[in-house]
Amino acid sequence: SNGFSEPRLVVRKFLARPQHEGVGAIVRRSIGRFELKYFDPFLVLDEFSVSAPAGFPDHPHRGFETVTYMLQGAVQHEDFEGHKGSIEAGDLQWMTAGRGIVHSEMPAATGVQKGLQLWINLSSKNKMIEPRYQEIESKNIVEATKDGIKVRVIAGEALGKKSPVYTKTPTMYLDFTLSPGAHLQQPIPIEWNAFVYVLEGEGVFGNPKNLPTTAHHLLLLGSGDGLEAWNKSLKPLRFVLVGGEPLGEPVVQLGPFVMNTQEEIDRTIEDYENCINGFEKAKYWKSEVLR
Ligand SMILES: Nc1ccc(F)c(C(=O)c2c[nH]c3ncc(Cl)cc23)c1F
Ligand SMILES: [Fe+3]
Repeated sequence: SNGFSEPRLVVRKFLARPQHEGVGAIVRRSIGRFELKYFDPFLVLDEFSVSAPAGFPDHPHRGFETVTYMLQGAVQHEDFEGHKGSIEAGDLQWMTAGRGIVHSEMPAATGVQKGLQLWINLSSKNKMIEPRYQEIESKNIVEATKDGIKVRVIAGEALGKKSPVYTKTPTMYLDFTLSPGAHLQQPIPIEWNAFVYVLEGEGVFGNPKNLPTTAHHLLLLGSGDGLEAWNKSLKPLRFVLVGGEPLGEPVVQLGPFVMNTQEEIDRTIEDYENCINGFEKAKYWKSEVLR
């Protein structure tokens, strides 16, 4: 057999087109657009591209996690607790917003800042947990190489290497670069939902007879116990493979607030407007960029 009892096939393919987001920023949204509103447990996948003075000034989050992975340039983040820093190319910020974060995410360098931001939903029992950050610099991201395959293990495990990131909602997040001619077989837990997002080059996914897929495309994978991918081109192929355990709970979302019922959303708006229940520090806080 070719290694998997049931290789996952590509069941849907989307081209993520640019749209405006934040203040003057451009994002290619694949998950989160109307054709793919929610892919349990994933709410949003944005491939963002932003140059100063555009950016994502002061805004809140509640009920989920944001995973920012920089591809080029740097983003300066700062929250209402005074937690601040810059996320440089190759760095990862895994932010568990939980009960509430208010922060800004702005370009920290000249030129175009590029990256991916993935929003992962939290289960009802975790939606109101204390916020926390897991931040890993590029040089500390777990990497492995084998047979023309390089993987940066953001979360989960690949080629025998594990990421230290603790994922409240069980998640794998793998950044693969395949040299021309390389062939990947990556196990994926059979109960998980999984997708591929192509960043550079062109790759064949699932069925070896499939046409190649190019950058800015999201491929939804069907059921099975692993992904096969081939680089049949003459250039490197780079893509992320993301998978997560579905939560199977109702989702009621109002922008950056993601809860399970409308009533909880109404209470969240009250909390945010009255600066209570996790939004206390929003009362007197403004980011540097808005001061
Ligand atoms: N609610 C809401 C409304 C508008 C926003 F722009 C945002 C937001 O901050 C982002 C949307 N995608 C992004 N990709 C990258 C980065 Cl660094 C930030 C964002 C947000 F959260
Ligand atoms: Fe944000």
